[in-house]
Amino acid sequence: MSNTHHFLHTDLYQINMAKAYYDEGVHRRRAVFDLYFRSMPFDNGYAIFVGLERVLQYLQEWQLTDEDVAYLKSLNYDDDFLNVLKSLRFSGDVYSMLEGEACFNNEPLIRVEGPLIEVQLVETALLNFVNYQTLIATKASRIKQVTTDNQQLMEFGTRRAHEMDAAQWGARASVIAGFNGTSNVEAAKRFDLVPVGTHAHSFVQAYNDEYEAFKAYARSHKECVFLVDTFHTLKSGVPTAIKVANELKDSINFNGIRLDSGDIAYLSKESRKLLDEAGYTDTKIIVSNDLDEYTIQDLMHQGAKVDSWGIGTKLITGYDDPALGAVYKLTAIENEEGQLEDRIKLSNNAIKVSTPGRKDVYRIINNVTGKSEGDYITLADEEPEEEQMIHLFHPVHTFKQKFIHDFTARPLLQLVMESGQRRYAKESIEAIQERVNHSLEELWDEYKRPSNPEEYPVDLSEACWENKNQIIKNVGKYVKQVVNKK
Ligand SMILES: Nc1ncnc2c1ncn2[C@@H]1O[C@H](COP(=O)(O)OP(=O)(O)OP(=O)(O)O)[C@@H](O)[C@H]1O
Ligand SMILES: O=P(O)(O)OC[C@H]1O[C@H](OP(=O)(O)OP(=O)(O)O)[C@H](O)[C@@H]1O
Ligand SMILES: O=C(O)c1cccnc1
Repeated sequence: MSNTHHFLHTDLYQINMAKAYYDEGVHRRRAVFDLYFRSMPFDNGYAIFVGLERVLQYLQEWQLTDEDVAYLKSLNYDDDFLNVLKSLRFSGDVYSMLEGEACFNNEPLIRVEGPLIEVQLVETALLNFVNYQTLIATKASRIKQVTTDNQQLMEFGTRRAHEMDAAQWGARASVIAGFNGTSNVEAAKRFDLVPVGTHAHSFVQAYNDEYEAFKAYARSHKECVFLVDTFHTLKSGVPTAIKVANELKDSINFNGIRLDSGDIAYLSKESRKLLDEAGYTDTKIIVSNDLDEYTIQDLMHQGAKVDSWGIGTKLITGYDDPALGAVYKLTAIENEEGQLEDRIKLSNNAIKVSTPGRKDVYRIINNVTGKSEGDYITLADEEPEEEQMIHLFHPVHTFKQKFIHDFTARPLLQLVMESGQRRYAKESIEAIQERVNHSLEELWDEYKRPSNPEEYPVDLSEACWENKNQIIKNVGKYVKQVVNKK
């Protein structure tokens, strides 16, 4: 499933802007874009950044095919322009957070710099990848937060995912954020995840008899988990599973039973008793059926006896907040003299005003506590690592402020692609999972609770804040001039 043929996976308006830039001869001017989201998904206190691997694969393979050219020609684009598009390869620089990093609203996750025509045309695909994968990783992380370390999490969502790509990259995002495995075999193969699974009701229905079905399964498989709720969980399903295990003794490993309907709290407790009484104290109870972090939390409060959770629809679709809403905004562009000039997008809505300039983001770690004090957005030429003290203040309510002395400023944006060449090697899932763990350890618990978390500080440096305000003033002057000319 190569990305090679996906150059046209972009919005028509990107190509139309490219055409105008080309006709005006400005298409190779250097431009800088920030990719970020504006509000926290699921009202969570943090998000988990995922999507970079696909972004890099996409940019490396970004190229028009002959069929694409023919198609664009049929839309009446001229040959000169098509020749330019055809010769395009991504030659820009990409600065990005690494996958698995905790991230927050209104801070650049990725900064893309390069010839205007290139960095504009890739907007749609980059947003597509990061919006979905970061959303699903964040949902998965919320689910992980409400379970205990000895419980397993299995991603079961493929059948309900928004098509194949979403199922596979969503499985990867879920495992990055703490799931143990996925039922999707291709995702497991492709991304080196653990494939996991039990069997379906149809298997029992096919035999129309639980005893026959479980026996048949056990003849073919040493590792057995039996689905016990097809007819009557406590009266037939669990007792039959125990009967089969008793008969087959060591020729199988009776690893578990799965419950997929009914009152999970009650059924899991009663099933646990039946299994324990029969001596199967190590046999696990696996539960599925429309689960999410809320139902899981509820079930745990009720004392449900669950070892493993299988979660599909509500995870893989980001069910209760299905769009991250990340945007890609121009922050600077080369002028006629070859100098980068900062740019802004104003809005009546303060949250929608973009922050101009080439910027970096640092996580300010308090050296005494080891915990993060907040994220600090600077202009790219600032060096907060070298400073003795950092002034963190809320960018809107500026009276909310603190001074940090003994700190480490950890840069979050890394140069992952330089002049179109990948500068950062593909990482293993384990390495990315470790980054998730480390990144979450740096956060106080107040940011990690699933309901009403504290708002994490994402602040601008004084220079960045002043630059933004100056540019807002300049736009004010510009608007006045336009009005006066009328
Ligand atoms: N004790 C419980 N407390 C809270 N929620 C529960 C409890 N037991 C089950 N649930 C959840 O309640 C919902 C029950 O859904 P529903 O009524 O559709 O399932 P069902 O009728 O038992 O099974 P089926 O999916 O086969 O129709 C599921 O989301 C399930 O996870
Ligand atoms: O409930 P989810 O979180 O999406 O998890 C995946 C579901 O998929 C399977 O059901 P299936 O598709 O066979 O149908 P069902 O809804 O009737 O159980 C499985 O038994 C789970 O219930
Ligand atoms: O393996 C399972 O039990 C499974 C896989 C996908 C969906 N529902 C259940």
